[in-house]
Amino acid sequence: MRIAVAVASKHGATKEIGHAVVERLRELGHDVSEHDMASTSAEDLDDAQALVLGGAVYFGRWPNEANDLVDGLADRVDGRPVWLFSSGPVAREDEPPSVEEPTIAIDGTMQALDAREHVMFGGRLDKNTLSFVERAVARALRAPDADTRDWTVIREWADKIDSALKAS
Ligand SMILES: Cc1cc2nc3c(=O)[nH]c(=O)nc-3n(C[C@H](O)[C@H](O)[C@H](O)COP(=O)(O)O)c2cc1C
Repeated sequence: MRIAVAVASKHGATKEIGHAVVERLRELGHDVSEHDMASTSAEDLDDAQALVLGGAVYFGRWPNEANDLVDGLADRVDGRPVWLFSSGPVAREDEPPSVEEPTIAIDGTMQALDAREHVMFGGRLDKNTLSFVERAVARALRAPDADTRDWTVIREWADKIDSALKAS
């Protein structure tokens, strides 16, 4: 099946999750295209029979380019199955949450695209890669540098998408 995976990532962690999903779906026999939302329009995804959209969470939201793409897609989804994922929390299990609001306002996106599911994966925080303002926020929140992405869980999620598509 032709699947498009489109990602909004500021510092690469979400992009790497998207790539892992792409690779797993390809292993399972799908024809998968990989997109950066910053340079992707809804029309670019017209060929896909299923969509996987992922965003990094900053202050409880996906980056702006993700919202632009979602707006464009709302009229074009046309019954195609959509799955959503986010990359966010970096708190370690032995520590309190590193960000005050480790949740995301995703309900509007779920409804606009009639998405089947939204999953929250872990994230990566490396203060050396952040902008001045982002670094100041991360320091103020005492967020530790960490990478809590679980590649097994991510690949299993791709397996679940494959199963759902093969069952439909
Ligand atoms: C300034 C700042 C704000 C953040 N806000 C949130 C948030 O509200 N919720 C959350 O779960 N993670 C938050 N994070 C963690 C990021 O979502 C996480 O590091 C993510 O993996 C980054 O993805 P990217 O490398 O693709 O940009 C924040 C990180 C920074 C630096």
